[in-house]
Amino acid sequence: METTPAAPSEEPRPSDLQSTALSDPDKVAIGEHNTEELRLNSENEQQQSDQAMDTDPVPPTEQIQPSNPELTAVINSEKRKREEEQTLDPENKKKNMNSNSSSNPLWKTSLCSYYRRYGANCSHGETCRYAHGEEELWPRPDNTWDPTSNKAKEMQKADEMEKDEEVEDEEQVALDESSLDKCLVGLPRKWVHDALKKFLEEKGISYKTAKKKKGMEVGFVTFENVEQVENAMEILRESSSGGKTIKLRDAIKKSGDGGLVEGMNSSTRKSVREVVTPLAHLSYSDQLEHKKSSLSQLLKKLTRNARKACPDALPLPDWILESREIGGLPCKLEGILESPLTNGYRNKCEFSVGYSLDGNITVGFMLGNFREGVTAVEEPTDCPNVSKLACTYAKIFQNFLGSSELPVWNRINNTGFWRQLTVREGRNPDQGINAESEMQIKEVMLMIQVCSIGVEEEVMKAEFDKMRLAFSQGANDASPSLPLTTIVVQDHTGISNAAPADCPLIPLLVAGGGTDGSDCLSIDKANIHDYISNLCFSISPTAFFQVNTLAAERLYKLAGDWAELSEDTLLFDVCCGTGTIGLTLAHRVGMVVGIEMNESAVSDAQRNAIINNITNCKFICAKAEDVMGSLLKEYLGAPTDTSSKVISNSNGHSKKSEKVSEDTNIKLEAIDAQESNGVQEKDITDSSEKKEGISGTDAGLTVSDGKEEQHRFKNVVAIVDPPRVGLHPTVIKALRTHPGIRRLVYISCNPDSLVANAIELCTPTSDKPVINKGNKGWRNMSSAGLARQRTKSMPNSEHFRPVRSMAVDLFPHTNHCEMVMLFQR
Ligand SMILES: C[S@@+](CC[C@H](N)C(=O)[O-])C[C@H]1O[C@@H](n2cnc3c(N)ncnc32)[C@H](O)[C@@H]1O
Repeated sequence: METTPAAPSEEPRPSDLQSTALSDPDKVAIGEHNTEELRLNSENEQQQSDQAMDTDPVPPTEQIQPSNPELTAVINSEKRKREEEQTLDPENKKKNMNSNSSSNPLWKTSLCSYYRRYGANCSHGETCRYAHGEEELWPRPDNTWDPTSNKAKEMQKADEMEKDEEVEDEEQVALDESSLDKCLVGLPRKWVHDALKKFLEEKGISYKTAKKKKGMEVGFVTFENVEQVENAMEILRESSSGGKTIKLRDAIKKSGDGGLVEGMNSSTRKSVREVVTPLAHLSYSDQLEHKKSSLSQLLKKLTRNARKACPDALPLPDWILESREIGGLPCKLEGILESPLTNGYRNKCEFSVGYSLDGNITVGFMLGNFREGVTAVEEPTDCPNVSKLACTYAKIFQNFLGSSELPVWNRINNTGFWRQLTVREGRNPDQGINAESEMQIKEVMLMIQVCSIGVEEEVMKAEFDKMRLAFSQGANDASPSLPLTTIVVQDHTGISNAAPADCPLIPLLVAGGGTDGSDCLSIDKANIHDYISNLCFSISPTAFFQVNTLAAERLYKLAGDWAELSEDTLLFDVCCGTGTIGLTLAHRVGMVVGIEMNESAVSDAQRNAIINNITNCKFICAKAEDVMGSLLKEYLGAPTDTSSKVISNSNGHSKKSEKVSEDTNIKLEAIDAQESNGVQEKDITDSSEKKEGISGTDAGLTVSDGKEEQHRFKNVVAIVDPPRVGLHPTVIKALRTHPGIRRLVYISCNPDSLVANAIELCTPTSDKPVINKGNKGWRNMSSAGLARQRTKSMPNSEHFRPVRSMAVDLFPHTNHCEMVMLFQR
């Protein structure tokens, strides 16, 4: 998949945290409801779309008969206020609204659910933060309107009409011999070149060349002359495919071999700042408020879906019944932790290489989604989340590309050489949070992605030499000069820039190593370092590391606090990356078992344990879905299953099985030797053993039978920190069906997958699980719908309940946020 403009692949994409209808989690429904009523309400709610408002209706004062005199007084006073308000002149009303809106950016930005249902004011009257009617409604911080409002519907209609008019307006499509490059918009995504050509031929459209990539809605057609263009326009005006109109638009031909850019007109085109940091126009406190509200809305999906998935024969669990008291939330959303740094906080940026709208070779962020035909790249200088240092390196590379003999990557043809620049930064631990973020950067890793197909090795080598010089020179010439620790080339021949973990890496510069291909230039030394909770982390080029280090420290601390750790605790760090969570919490537990599928990250985790003199951690290189079940059995006393293999850095905890490979023995001996010597950092992967030695369940690694540990630990906790897709269903099933796991802390970068996983963890199951015959319609199901389906086949087991949740803002200025949720049973 092509990376979207917002840089790194780990980071959530804007579409995942849409600013949906917002609602107030603190609003408490008045009145008692029995279980049956709740179910009926929920059914009605579920008929609304996931994005629709579903705050509990607050009955009007006229309808409730409070016996409590205090409540009567409050209601009467509210009624009086409302009556007074009705007599206020419009100017006063506006002022009143303005003063409220200045304290809450979401003031009156959604229609009141009661008002929508009953067309009358709710009991909160003027103090209700929701709008009673269209005339009270305000636009949201992101300039959109409540999607259920007439305003939003009118705007959508107007937008659609405008778009149609634009395309129909023949002036939008230039008719002259100098602009015969056009694009077709609205094509089926599955089409490739041949399907597009066939379509054109069947329609009788003559052309010179036609190109189309799978996954895009846009194809690119070059015509021989203006007559051909006019003919195509005439035919397409009438044509449609699958009910969708296919339209001809101008494509801007860029200089050289550069890509084509869909003909976005200037009114719909967004700036790079708007694309990458869409909340940057808001104050930071307004950003936090906006995120918190969006998240609370998304979390309600968990309650709704779990309620729906609960088998009819079973009572609803307490947590669902109690959710009414907290506005439909599955548990309290306790707030949002701020990022210590709001500007230049990213320690990793992936810059695309391409052509700007002005036709210049540019290193920066794409202006839109490649699938929609946008390939234009603009410089990152205006994006507040990117450090000046990263911008400077992007500029140095851009200048170098201007004089390179090799072409930049063309996303349409999948040809070219230079593809992407990744800048990773390691901080200086001696600088406090208050130091300028630039001052904190002590180490820099540059990773340049290229595609070597068809390029002679000599030519390539010469270009790499020139590039290394350009970076070194640029770093020295900057004022103050910039750190430069490592330069690595990643040779990736696939179509999208997302390279697989085993993609070849060529070191061009490593700290303390040569730059001439000599022995000391080893990829195993190409790591940089960062610090979390006073621990040093060595990070290899492709390993995951949270992009906002200081905010990540807050995230891990919160997860550790909620996990209630003690020396009796065995902590499973699921999806552990370079070991950050387990290692920062190791001093608070008896033992950590980390599970991670990326080999270099596991090597880093082991190395990080050694660097920091931590001896109670084990790291397993495997997919969590392959080993979770058997690990739980090993450590929690169930019959031993020796299918999972554990790499141990702990003298006391691991036992070697007959399956231990020679390579792994060497590694373990190296680690043991280092530990007994009171090790400082020492490279453990540069001897005869290679990383291939650690590759999952069949790699022949040390097996721990877990028997010793099962007696030592009274408390077994899992902290899971999965990638965007969430945990694999097999992992969810293993965690849920093993009664030994009483507490689970879920860290999520994607609230949708958190909700889906939580539905499976927290919904009661019947004693007759349905055997899943394969979900035929799964492709069209939402992730929550799929989770509901899976819950039906979950073996009968005690469900978890969501206990508390909190957001941590790792991504200021963007719509994204990390989320921590505690589950217990
Ligand atoms: C969001 S990162 C978290 C890493 C680490 N906890 C941290 O904070 O630095 C997710 C990690 O899960 C790993 N991962 C992805 N799928 C996995 C799977 N099926 N099994 C184990 N690890 C997986 C990725 O390689 C990545 O390191």
